[in-house]
Amino acid sequence: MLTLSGVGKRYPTGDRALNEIEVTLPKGQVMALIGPSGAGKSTLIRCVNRLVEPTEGNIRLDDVELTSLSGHKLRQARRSMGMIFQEYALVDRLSVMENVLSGRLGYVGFWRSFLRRYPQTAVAEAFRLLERVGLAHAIDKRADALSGGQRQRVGIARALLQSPKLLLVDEPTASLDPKTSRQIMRLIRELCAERDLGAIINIHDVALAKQFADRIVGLRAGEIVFDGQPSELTADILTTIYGEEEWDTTPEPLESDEQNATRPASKRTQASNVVTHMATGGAS
Ligand SMILES: Nc1ncnc2c1ncn2[C@@H]1O[C@H](COP(=O)(O)OP(=O)(O)OP(=O)(O)O)[C@@H](O)[C@H]1O
Repeated sequence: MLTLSGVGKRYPTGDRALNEIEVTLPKGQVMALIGPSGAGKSTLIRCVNRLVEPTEGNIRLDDVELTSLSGHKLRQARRSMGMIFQEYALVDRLSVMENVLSGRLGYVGFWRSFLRRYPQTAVAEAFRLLERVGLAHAIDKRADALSGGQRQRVGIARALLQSPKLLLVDEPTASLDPKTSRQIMRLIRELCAERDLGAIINIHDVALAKQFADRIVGLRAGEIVFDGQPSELTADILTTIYGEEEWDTTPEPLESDEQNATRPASKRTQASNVVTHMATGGAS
């Protein structure tokens, strides 16, 4: 379980990115973090693994207070948090298997990792994970020969090879097409359920967040302005998070009205009140 109490961050430039953040993430819960650009989503995720130093508050992962750690203890704690990135952060010239094994870098000694001699158990586990994410056929391929969706699957397998207690996921679908985005979100969700892993997913696509998260936290100007179930995320709440926008809009007809009118009534395009514009990242 992860608990953030009174967490704040002021950058040296004077920008206040987070203010009085209170969040508890139980084991196995998938939490989507939404909010406009600059709301503090990346800062919050990075405060948890201390890539960014929080300036106030406490962050506990199980019984470890993360904010006071340094050196070896900090490295050890970071291993218990798997990070999945928007741009995958793979080494292009290395194979899929080698990229996944790099998830063990914090575990094996320097010379062993330099010579890429990983223990057989790690190789076997990497193979199992690659099978699970649907890439068993591609273990020898170079990372730069993969599609975006495949690269993200490698990123997911690499994060899991660390045997993390928690996943920190930063815009995992930002560079992917809509179908691949759903597949990746579904995979993350399934893996969290299988391993009882909590996840914080920073995501701009509200429709994806609603579909695949157990809980949604909305940030605005560094403060939590919504924390609830996906079903509670109404147009009014989206306005609170992102600012004024017509969230419930009627989509344009697919064809011109004239064409539509000449079709049999049963085949005419029907206007319906579906929530669109939900994938926008900001109020503008
Ligand atoms: N390294 C930094 N130095 C100074 N200010 C920063 C730094 N990183 C972020 N900020 C500021 O902190 C605030 C929050 O930024 P952050 O990147 O966390 O927002 P975000 O919600 O992740 O935005 P986006 O969705 O665009 O990635 C912004 O005002 C930003 O300008």
